[in-house]
Amino acid sequence: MTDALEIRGFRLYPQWLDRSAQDMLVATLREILRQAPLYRPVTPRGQEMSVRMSAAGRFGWVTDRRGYRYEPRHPAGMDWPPIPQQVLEIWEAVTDGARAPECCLINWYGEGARMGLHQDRDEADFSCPVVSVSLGDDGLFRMGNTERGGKTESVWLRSGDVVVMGGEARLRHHGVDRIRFGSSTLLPQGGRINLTLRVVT
Ligand SMILES: O=C(O)CCC(=O)C(=O)O
Ligand SMILES: [Fe+2]
Repeated sequence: MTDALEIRGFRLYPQWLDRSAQDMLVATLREILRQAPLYRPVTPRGQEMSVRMSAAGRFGWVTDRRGYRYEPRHPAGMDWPPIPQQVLEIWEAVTDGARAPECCLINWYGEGARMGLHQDRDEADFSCPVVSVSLGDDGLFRMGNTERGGKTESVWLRSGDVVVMGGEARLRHHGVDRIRFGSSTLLPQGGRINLTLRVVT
């Protein structure tokens, strides 16, 4: 692990996970996704998202025609699997004394997938940070402002990087403009996985 970098209040820990820790986490995620498969969410306006999603924990974030919300079950009806211990340990190391996360959202970006600028604001307590873990291909992460519009800054997130969105960054807009498909050897078929840990209630 190298030193943390701070950009607009977003705290970036490059290479928090070494390759063997990344491999271990991918194996755990494969097991989770066998129990709670990736699905393609639809926005309230009826647009299919390019990212595929699943989750672990007491709640998963979902979107469909009825809106954005947290649900205790996968859209197909099963419980979300528990959040892996390895991920809880990251949370504990980078947040000080925050409540335990209740959701580990799993985003899977295939070739061409992106995520538009947005705020994470479906949680009840904004004093708790959101922690993001990147695996696989590089993703161009854009960081903006709490209000819409204005200047933004971007950084390439690489496999093993951890970002803490807390304090002044907690409600800042952010998104992923594109991934460099095939840039990492972690996932044999290519693609990027991003985990976000959230306190929901
Ligand atoms: O993929 C990322 O790095 C960010 C994901 C994100 O912002 C979200 O799931 O809300
Ligand atoms: Fe987000």
